[in-house]
Amino acid sequence: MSPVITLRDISVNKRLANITLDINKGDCVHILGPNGAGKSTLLSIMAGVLETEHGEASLLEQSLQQWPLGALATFRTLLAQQSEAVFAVSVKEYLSFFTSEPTFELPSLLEATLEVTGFLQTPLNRLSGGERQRVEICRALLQVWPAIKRGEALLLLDEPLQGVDIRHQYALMALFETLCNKGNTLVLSSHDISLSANYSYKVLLMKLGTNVSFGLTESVLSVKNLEQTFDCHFAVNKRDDFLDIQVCAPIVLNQMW
Ligand SMILES: Nc1ncnc2c1ncn2[C@@H]1O[C@H](COP(=O)(O)OP(=O)(O)OP(=O)(O)O)[C@@H](O)[C@H]1O
Repeated sequence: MSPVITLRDISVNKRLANITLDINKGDCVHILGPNGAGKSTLLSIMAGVLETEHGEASLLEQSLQQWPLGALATFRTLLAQQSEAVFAVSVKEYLSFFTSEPTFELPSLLEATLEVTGFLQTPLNRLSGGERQRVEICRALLQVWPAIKRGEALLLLDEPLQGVDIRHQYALMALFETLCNKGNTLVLSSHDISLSANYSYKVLLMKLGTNVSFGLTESVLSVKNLEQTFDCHFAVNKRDDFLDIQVCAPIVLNQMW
């Protein structure tokens, strides 16, 4: 089967350099890397909202530049990093914009994971940061829910765990795993290496706009690759099925006082 996303030698002015990789149907890929590594830029390229300067980015074997936005929106969704909520509309009204159903009904799988029913009547600009993020994830998934049910969606999520409490983080990881098992394709960025180590099939490590390593999670998250990417020391241990990643010797500040 041909890949869902094909990137060939992608470069964007000082932001991405010579990225080549394939994302396959049903993949659950986590992008990890320091601030400014190019994770959001790469997700924007994959979503077709940012043009490449050099190289070719394709979705289902068609150049991303040639996909009509209306067609993309039926199966590809992008969760961007959060911006300030300016709308005073209720959460229910806001979510209703993103569903094609005549009456608003939250799929039970989404409610079980994101628990947004309690604030459906609350104005969007009165939510806490984490509540707002849960609504935004709900919005992103609702937009392509019919495609998700068919196992044909492409979910591109930029730091979906940002601001989300620990219980909902684990619920989300389980949801993403379930969606990928149904054939949906997911690419997300994160700063939580430990969670990604245990909830992704594949990892892309990025640094300074380049691909440090891409492949199956366990082989990519080696001490060597992690140290090269993040410039700090790591210990990686495998216990049964659990990949335990510790950061050793963090930056010492006391000598600077
Ligand atoms: N709109 C923009 N125009 C020009 N340069 C940008 C723009 N947005 C980001 N950059 C630059 O591109 C580089 C990559 O940024 P990007 O947001 O992709 O990194 P990131 O890995 O997602 O970082 P973070 O972990 O901090 O979210 C950074 O050097 C950044 O300053």
